[in-house]
Amino acid sequence: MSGIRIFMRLTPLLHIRWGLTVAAYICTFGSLVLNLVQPLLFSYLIDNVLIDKKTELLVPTMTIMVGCAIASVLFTLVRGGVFRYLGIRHTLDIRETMLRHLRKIPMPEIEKHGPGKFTALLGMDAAAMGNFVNHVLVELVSQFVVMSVAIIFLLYVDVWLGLMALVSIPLLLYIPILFKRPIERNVQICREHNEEIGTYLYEAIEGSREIRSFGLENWENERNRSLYIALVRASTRETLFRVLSGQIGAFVISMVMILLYWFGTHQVLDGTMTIGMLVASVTYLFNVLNPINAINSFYGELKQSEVALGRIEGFLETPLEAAATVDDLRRTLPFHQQSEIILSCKDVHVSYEGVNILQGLNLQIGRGQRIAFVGRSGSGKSSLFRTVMGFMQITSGEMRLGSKAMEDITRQELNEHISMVFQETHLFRGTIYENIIIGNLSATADEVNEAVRLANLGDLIDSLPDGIQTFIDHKGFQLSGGQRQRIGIARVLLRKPSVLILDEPTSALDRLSEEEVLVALKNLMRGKTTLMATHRLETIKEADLIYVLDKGRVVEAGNHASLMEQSGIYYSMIINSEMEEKEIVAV
Ligand SMILES: Nc1ncnc2c1ncn2[C@@H]1O[C@H](COP(=O)(O)OP(=O)(O)OP(=O)(O)O)[C@@H](O)[C@H]1O
Repeated sequence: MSGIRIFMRLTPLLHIRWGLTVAAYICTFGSLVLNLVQPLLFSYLIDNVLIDKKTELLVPTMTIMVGCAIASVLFTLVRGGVFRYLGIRHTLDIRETMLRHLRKIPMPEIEKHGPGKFTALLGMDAAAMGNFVNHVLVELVSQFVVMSVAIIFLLYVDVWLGLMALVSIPLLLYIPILFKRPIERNVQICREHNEEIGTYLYEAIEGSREIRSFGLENWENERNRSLYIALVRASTRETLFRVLSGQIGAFVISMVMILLYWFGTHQVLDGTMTIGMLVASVTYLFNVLNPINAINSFYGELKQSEVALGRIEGFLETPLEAAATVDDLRRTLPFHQQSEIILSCKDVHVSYEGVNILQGLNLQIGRGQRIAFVGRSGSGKSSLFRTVMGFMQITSGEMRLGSKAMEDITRQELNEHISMVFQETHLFRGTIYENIIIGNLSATADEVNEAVRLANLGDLIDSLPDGIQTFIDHKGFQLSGGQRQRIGIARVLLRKPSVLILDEPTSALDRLSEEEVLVALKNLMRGKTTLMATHRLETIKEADLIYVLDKGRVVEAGNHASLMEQSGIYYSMIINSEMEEKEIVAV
């Protein structure tokens, strides 16, 4: 029953390929029925050929038996292949649904949990669903069919033996219910630990540099061990309960079989049953009771599937980011590109899980302006940019982009008008060309070449044997930070946004790389409204307007000259930076 319940919950997430599924089930039942005919044929062989010595029946009976065996093998082959194919397709269906959802939930939700949770969800849990529909469920249905057909055969061979089997079925089915709770609890604990271990393993690989250079191998082993202790305990308990449940079932089956032999032997001795019939009865009783034990042994997998489905459903209920929930009425409001005010904030508050991040932010940015945001670390610069990108939700206040309020803007509109260059560019596995063209998948080869030139990437590409088709491995580890940033800039150049956000795009670079990236950035900024956070004094000084942030609020605003006259936070920051620069030059 719980198998059917899980299947019903799963159907909205799956594309059931009915034709293939029905064909695979027909093969499954065909092979099962052919296997079930075998005991009758054996019984026929013993009673007619061996005991009654009708030797002329030997060859035809054997031929039918061989034919049944061959057909059963063929059916099994087809069903195995089809269910394997469907299992992978169903896993992909669920993964696609989850990925689509992942792209719509607020970014802090993803960042908070880290990769462990999501790799477990998209990997293990999605695969568990494919396995459930095309293995666990198929086995449960098959065992149920074997049991039902075997009962019919058994009742046909001997009514009393059939009734004996019927009486023992509820007893056997009750056994796993006894272990339901502890199995469920331990499966849940195992899943949670696996998720934590997933995050830990990801960190362990990402942190390889630190672990090696600080000689942290023992520390790593200790962490590793402590994580596994709880998993080992829960996993062992779950296995023990499952095995115990299975063994109690096997014991009950043995007892029923002994009883059958007892009654059967007496009936053969009384002459009310033939030896062939006794052999067939024993096989059929086994075929009735064994599936129940098999069903019980699938109980653990069933619970695992239920827990995985619960986690998937929980994830799919995560609320969407505001830009993904704009209703149709607001979606159709025009986005006036000509509006003179590109971004305005009135008393904008942003908080996340009780932490106040932006606290009453007010600002106004005009078309074509270059705006610099400065402030101490943690003053809210990145959070403001992330809010403008729609990655963080506004708690109260009003933010407008062009003529539209933030809550009326769709993700598509945001992506069309605004692009961001991050502190570090993420490169995907693929060629440099592929990593650039994802900025605008409909760009032509000429446009890509132009972006390469403007992003100051020409020399790099000319120096590579495969040029722009050079394959980049994990995160572009073979490229320098500056080269990766310039690929990121080429991407944004292809996109041609009207508003550009630069969040410390050169902060992770040395002076020489920084100069090369700045050439690319200058080309990128041409003709665009630019919001930037940067530590470079020359860039800040050139800005049309500078906003000084502190604790999520604008505390000073103006151009360089006017802010220097105020002798406030900006003044002291500039004086400090200039002193630091002089010290570096002196060294
Ligand atoms: N998702 C979040 N949950 C909780 N606190 C957050 C979150 N994001 C940012 N913060 C907090 O908000 C404050 C502003 O962070 P933000 O990264 O915007 O500062 P910043 O000015 O960009 O700093 P830096 O120059 O160091 O990058 C910090 O105190 C930070 O810890």
